[in-house]
Amino acid sequence: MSTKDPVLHAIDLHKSYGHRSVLSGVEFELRPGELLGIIGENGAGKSTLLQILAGVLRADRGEVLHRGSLGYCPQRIVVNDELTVGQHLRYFQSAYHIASLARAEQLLERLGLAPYRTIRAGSLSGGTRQKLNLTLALMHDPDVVLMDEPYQGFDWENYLTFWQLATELRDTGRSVLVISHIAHDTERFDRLFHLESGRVVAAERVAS
Ligand SMILES: Nc1ncnc2c1ncn2[C@@H]1O[C@H](COP(=O)(O)OP(=O)(O)OP(=O)(O)O)[C@@H](O)[C@H]1O
Repeated sequence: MSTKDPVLHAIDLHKSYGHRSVLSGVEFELRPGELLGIIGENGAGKSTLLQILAGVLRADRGEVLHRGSLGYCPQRIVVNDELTVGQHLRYFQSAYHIASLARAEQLLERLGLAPYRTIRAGSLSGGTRQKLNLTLALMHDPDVVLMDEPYQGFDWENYLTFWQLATELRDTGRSVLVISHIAHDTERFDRLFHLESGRVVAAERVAS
């Protein structure tokens, strides 16, 4: 496999919930070292797609091929309200089998989460919980990062920090997929797709 081969390839993905068809033939590739955006309206199927790409939901048909380690930042924040920020880091350190928390500590500092280390997740504000969500997705320095509305709840400063982090990941060779219903600031992406009518289409084709 060449280093130019896609790190992730979605092939003809289909998914229905009962009679409601949500994905009907999604096809796209995530290339090495790119920052890719997929934009879609509420209910377009973005979270369904990302869950399938991350392997937490099974497609009815189709296949996802990927190489390298995955980081997944889900829209619904999966934290234990009883555990502190620091306890979450240690729990995920064990789950990821990583020796050091150095990257996690860096992320805490960058996102302004360090002062909350001893605070239980249940007491954090929405935006601060999202910082923890993001830290947990990135702390093992994955090759491929899949993020669902990753800046939800962020104030402007943290929104900009998010983009700095995403750009740095891309510039150091990671591949980053961001899905969002927010269609502004799209020039930050290397490539942009729309999810509409159950399919992923290049944004240029939508505009033309
Ligand atoms: N587990 C489920 N059971 C039944 N229907 C579901 C389920 N999950 C999602 N849906 C439906 O599938 C459609 C797509 O949902 P999804 O959450 O993937 O969309 P989305 O683009 O992420 O939306 P949003 O921008 O509002 O987060 C919606 O109509 C939703 O109600």
